[in-house]
Amino acid sequence: MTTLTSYLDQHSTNTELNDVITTVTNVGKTISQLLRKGALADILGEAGNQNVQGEEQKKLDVLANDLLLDALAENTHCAGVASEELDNATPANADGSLLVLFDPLDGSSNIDINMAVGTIFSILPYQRQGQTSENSDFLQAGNQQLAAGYLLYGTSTILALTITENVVMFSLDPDTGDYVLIEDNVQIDADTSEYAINSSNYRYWRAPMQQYIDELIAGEAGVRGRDFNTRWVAAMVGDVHRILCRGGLFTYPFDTKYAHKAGKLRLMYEANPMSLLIERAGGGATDAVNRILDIEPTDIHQRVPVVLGSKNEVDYVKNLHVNYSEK
Ligand SMILES: O=P(O)(O)OC[C@H]1O[C@](O)(COP(=O)(O)O)[C@@H](O)[C@@H]1O
Ligand SMILES: [Mg+2]
Ligand SMILES: [Mg+2]
Repeated sequence: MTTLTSYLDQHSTNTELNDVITTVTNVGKTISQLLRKGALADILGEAGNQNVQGEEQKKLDVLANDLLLDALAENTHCAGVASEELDNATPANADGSLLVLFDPLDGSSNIDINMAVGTIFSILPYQRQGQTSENSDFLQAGNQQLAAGYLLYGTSTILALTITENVVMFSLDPDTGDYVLIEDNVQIDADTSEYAINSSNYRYWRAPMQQYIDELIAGEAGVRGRDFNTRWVAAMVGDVHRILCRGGLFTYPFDTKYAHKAGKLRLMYEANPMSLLIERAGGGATDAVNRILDIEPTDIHQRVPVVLGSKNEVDYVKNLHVNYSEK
């Protein structure tokens, strides 16, 4: 049996990175326990405030954020944290060599209905050791990530992680509290007939995305010549996990629903860590034009269109966008 601790010892000589991953995944155990108790732990419902993005915060959004923040503040290797739920990055220990970014609770609309939610994290190098970290220190492209992963709190709690060229998965053993290795080299098939999108936004999409979904819905009778199936967890972490398990395409594309957003998902807390996992598992991840991991961020809370999953299908969507220009 390989536990997370023994895996990190065997595969990474960066003990500081290993220590920070251990801190994050230990918080995941606490969140997992709280979710098991649900209403009995008084974790459901609204917190009564909005985050920096103007979204209503759930109690668990706040709780998960605070748990991660407190734990990482104690970790001497963590120089600062940036979270979807906080206006600005929070400095931690100036001598630390690592920056941690997270979506503490992904899939907030699933919390109160007892459906899958998760925690997504990304770890970047800190370049100014000895000085207090600021927002600008976090503005690094996703290709700089030293590690990325997610915790999926589903029927069991799963950790997906990449610190080497491989993507690995662990299952949390509730009896021992250990993360136990269950997959040591996750690979995604290049082809798929399954896709995930919130189609209620159809009228806000660009023409190539509308065309793409029209083609999938036409199925056997259309240009694709085969039927496609839809799945939508309403938590990116759940949709990405399904894709790592059996392939598929996930997209939250560019839309004009809200003028100030290029899409719903956040580059630093969602798109970058998920793109690293997907690419290392052999898939593709794009904003429909550019590789997500090569986007140079200008704001820690920036949004980005996301198309990721089985390589050939992602390339198909990209090709549809090649000659598209905004009218
Ligand atoms: O409610 P919609 O528009 O279908 O959006 C669902 C998407 O929003 C998200 O829940 C956003 O994440 P948060 O819950 O962290 O805000 C994604 O996980 C998911 O893919
Ligand atoms: Mg999220
Ligand atoms: Mg969230």
